[in-house]
Amino acid sequence: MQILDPQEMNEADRLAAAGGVTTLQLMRNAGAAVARVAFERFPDHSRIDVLCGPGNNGGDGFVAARLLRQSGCDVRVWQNAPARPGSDADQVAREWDGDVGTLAEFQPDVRALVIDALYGAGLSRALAGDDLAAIQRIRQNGCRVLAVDLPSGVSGATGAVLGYALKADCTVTFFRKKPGHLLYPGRELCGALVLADIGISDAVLHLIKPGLWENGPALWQPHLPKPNATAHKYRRGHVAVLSGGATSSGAARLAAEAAARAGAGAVTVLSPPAALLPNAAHLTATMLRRVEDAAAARTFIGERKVASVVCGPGFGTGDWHGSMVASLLRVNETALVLDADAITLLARDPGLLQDRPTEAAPSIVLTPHEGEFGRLFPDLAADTALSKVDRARLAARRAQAVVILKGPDTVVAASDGRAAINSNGTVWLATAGSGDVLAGIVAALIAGGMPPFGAACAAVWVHAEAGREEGFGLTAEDLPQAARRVLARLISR
Ligand SMILES: NC(=O)C1=CN([C@@H]2O[C@H](COP(=O)(O)OP(=O)(O)OC[C@H]3O[C@@H](n4cnc5c(N)ncnc54)[C@H](O)[C@@H]3O)[C@@H](O)[C@H]2O)[C@@H](O)CC1
Ligand SMILES: [K+]
Repeated sequence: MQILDPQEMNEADRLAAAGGVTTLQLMRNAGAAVARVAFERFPDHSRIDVLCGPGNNGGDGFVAARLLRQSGCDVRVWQNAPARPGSDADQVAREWDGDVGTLAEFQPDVRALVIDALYGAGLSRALAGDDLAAIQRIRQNGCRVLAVDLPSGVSGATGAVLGYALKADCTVTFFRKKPGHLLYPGRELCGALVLADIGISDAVLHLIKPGLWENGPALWQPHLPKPNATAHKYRRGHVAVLSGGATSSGAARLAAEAAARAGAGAVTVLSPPAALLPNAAHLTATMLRRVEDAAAARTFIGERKVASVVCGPGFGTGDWHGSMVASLLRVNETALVLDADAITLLARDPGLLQDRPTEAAPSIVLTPHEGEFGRLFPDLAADTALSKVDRARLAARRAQAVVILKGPDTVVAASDGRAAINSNGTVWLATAGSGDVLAGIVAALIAGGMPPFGAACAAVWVHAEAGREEGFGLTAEDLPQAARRVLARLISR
């Protein structure tokens, strides 16, 4: 499903209004959705404190307050500043027939539900004064919170906290999710997220053309490689994985195993001479090839029609490794998945990426975690105004690559601006070797014919789903088989 940033959401509201649903009606629908969720999710709370801000978020709060009171709840409203005269929020505030206390007077009661309608998409600076004090009191008191659109203090555009924010048990948002609902820390502060229909037609999306999605099978499932009856192993895609030295060859084998389980027809580990023995001792279905230098690797890739190469896991960062990466960047018939040490090598010599031949350059997928990203793109990492989506997008454009910026809220971005936020991640994936497996899955899906952005999105989702299925105590060795099961289900659908 597409994700809208606050500006695009404003545009959706505007287009809906132009199409005949007034902004006042949208506000009434939004408030009704909040009241419904309060009933359904917090049935034991008959006392409700609604905190209303000066903008449309506060307007939603007034609508909800009135409906909840009509339904018999004991509702009190607290406001920090009046709505602009003549605005929609002003109109619905006038329809509220109860008292309105000031936010400074508000004392949270742990038995009451707090509906947070202070600030939503319009939050523009850090909370201060009475707002800040009220939110601190709520957090200390521990009462349950239902947030309207966003917990106040969370940026809808970035998920960042502007100074201080409420932590909600549940957040109701409207029409489409915003980046701040899926990017940390916003994601955690939202609690359970409910997406409500407020009468905006999906047709507005054809005009807005958002380039951001929540990652999921709908985005790429039809493009998963499905072998036909006559496929032979090389047509199903040949993946090569570069091995590190004698004592660090396991990471490459994990990536190779993952590539094979993710459907590659053939997988070859390209091994420096020193690591041939440990590789040979551990590999069975996966092929093994000795490569003394970059020229040997390139010859193999060309002759054996290697469709994608994984380089980086356990690879090494010496001169030999640097010349291998530099050379691979000049092979134009194979895609490259560059992870771990390969990213360190690129960071040491940024010219390698920048001086790439643009014509017929290989497709590149970079898979940095935040630390590696900071080494490769220090200026982007240091710019605190950028969201994780912004950073991944800018990096992808600069490197002319697909970037998988890993973490609990992994973002995948393409150089043309498309991006996806992953939301099925699990803490169990934070384990040694997990990234090697991801790199192998990406390479297999590209080798099977998927375009790199779709392959990266699919691999990230499948990898996370595999982690969820294995759960507590998983090791990276468990992930390739689990990923195979996830992919098998998706392919047979
Ligand atoms: N635009 C529409 O048609 C709809 C908007 N909706 C609601 O409207 C919200 C957005 O409304 P607004 O754009 O009015 O924005 P908000 O209601 O989030 O806040 C805007 C107001 O807060 C002030 N402000 C921002 N940050 C502040 C801070 N830290 N301290 C003090 N004041 C601050 C601004 O100057 C402005 O007056 C959404 O989150 C959603 O809840 C819904 O009613 C659905 C329809
Ligand atoms: K809010």
